[in-house]
Amino acid sequence: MSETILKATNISKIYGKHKALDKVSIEIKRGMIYGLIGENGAGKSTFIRTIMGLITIDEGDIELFGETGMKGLQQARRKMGQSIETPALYPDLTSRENLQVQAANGGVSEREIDDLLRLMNISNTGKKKVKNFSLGMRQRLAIASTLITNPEFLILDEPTNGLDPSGIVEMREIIQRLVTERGITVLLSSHLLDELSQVATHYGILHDGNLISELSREELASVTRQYIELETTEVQQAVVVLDELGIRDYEVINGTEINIYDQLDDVANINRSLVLANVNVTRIGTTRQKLEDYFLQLTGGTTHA
Ligand SMILES: Nc1ncnc2c1ncn2[C@@H]1O[C@H](COP(=O)(O)OP(=O)(O)OP(=O)(O)O)[C@@H](O)[C@H]1O
Repeated sequence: MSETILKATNISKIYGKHKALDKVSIEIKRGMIYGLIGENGAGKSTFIRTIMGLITIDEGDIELFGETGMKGLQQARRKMGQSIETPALYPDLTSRENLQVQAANGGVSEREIDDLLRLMNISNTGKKKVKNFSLGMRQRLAIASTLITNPEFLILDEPTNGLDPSGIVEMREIIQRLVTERGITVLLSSHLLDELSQVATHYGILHDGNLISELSREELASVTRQYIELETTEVQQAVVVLDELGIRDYEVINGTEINIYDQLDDVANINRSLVLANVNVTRIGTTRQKLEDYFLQLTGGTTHA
């Protein structure tokens, strides 16, 4: 069992009469990329800020790197990096100069700075000043500057916010690299489940201050898995054909619909077999439940993520 980096137990935070967090428990183990998902106001930033020690909690316990209590947490937080606000970047300096300023007291070598610039895909920005950077470049530089202290645990609040689709993909790749190349454990947040899909290893869904669901990447893939949607007026005969084809993993949805989770590459063959058996196929094709639909289903579909 790998080491627990963060254990938050029954954390509550109350603003006036409003419970921004209501007994939220989250455990993050070394090597995880934990994605905290929730619509605006769900409590993501509040949770992150309590972990950072920026706001106090009204109830619950926080354990970081096995440490608890004010003093212990203060020490443990030295192993953490965070990029939760517009970072203090110097607009008139280049990316390298910015990192040099950050590194000034830390004994960080030029080689390490080179490595950080490469890791964040900003090694080719040369003499360009930060004020002329795109949002994505600025965000990547901000992450690079938090890595100067060599954190073991990194917290990123909405790292994909405001980025265009290619910027989102790039950010995902970089986060992945932090884990594979540096072994950093990551907690990040987003209001869009889709944006963190493929990168997070675990997901926690926050809604109105409650953690309403927690699932692994594999579990998420299975609830939103791809399947063949078959529409027919003869469900019973269709089932006989599916059995003959050796298909076991299917679900009869209603009198006209069957979802097939097996032999996804064989739609044409399934269709042919059905037609040959005189089954009237009105529609057949592969489909996938969209992540955002799944999210809305979980949160009651009243709000948009
Ligand atoms: N300092 C504060 N005083 C009063 N209420 C607050 C304060 N900070 C947050 N809240 C409230 O707590 C709830 C959770 O806010 P939080 O910022 O954690 O949500 P979020 O999920 O991070 O959303 P966003 O993506 O908009 O930042 C919201 O209803 C918000 O209005």
